[in-house]
Amino acid sequence: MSYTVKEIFYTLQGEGANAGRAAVFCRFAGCNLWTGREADRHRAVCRFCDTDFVGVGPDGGRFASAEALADAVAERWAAGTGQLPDAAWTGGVAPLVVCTGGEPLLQLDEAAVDALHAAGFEVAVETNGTQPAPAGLDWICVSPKAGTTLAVTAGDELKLVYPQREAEAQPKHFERLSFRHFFLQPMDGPDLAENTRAAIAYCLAHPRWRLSVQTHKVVGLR
Ligand SMILES: C[S@@+](CC[C@H](N)C(=O)[O-])C[C@H]1O[C@@H](n2cnc3c(N)ncnc32)[C@H](O)[C@@H]1O
Ligand SMILES: Nc1nc2[nH]cc(C(=O)O)c2c(=O)[nH]1
Ligand code: SF4
Ligand SMILES: [Mg+2]
Repeated sequence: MSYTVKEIFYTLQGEGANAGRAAVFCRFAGCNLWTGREADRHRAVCRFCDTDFVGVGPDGGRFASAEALADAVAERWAAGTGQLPDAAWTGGVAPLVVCTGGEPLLQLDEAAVDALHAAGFEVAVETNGTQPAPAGLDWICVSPKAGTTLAVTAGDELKLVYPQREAEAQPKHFERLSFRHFFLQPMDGPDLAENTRAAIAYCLAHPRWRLSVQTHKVVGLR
């Protein structure tokens, strides 16, 4: 298996229950719910995406093996922290890689998860949940999209971009699934302020749901 990666960078996780935690982000190229071309956005299944995941950027690459991918991720951790991730890590806060995209589960397979573990990382994924997940993931964040069917119905956090007007994408549709945390993340775009007010109101009325602010955008992190 080879891997096409848009960008790999070191930053703080901006969203969800791990917000504020240092991590290498590995953004895989391509998605099954949008081509990534602006001309296609109006007819995509997922139309509110805030991310450029097309092709290979200056901080990305094509990797011929899981080991080559893990080496590139470890190199970014070392560049950011001054230390290689400890492959013999046994406690405390582990080096973290967040696999995102695009849709990471189109490419992230068990060989890649194993290689990232061997390099010393805890492996998290940000997924739209439409593709089955490989074994061994340490953290699964599913962000469901209207018009799709979930293949991943259990995990660590369910992070719903809010509001989505379609009936099948309402929060109550997901709250009985097997996740530890349930977040509403205000939809970024022209209506962010209004969407944030609506998400706050929903969380106040339904305390099972917590607010996920995209903190990296607030503080100017990548
Ligand atoms: C760019 S996606 C990549 C991972 C995966 N394809 C997914 O959708 O979960 C990363 C996260 O950003 C969220 N997101 C995308 N566009 C957004 C927007 N306009 N406002 C808020 N969150 C957004 C997604 O729902 C997901 O939780
Ligand atoms: N800092 C930061 N945190 C993030 N959490 C999820 C992101 C994503 O695009 O998947 C993201 C991102 O792009 N940057
Ligand atoms: S599923 Fe994720 S990567 Fe794909 S278009 Fe939607 S938000 Fe963007
Ligand atoms: Mg992002």
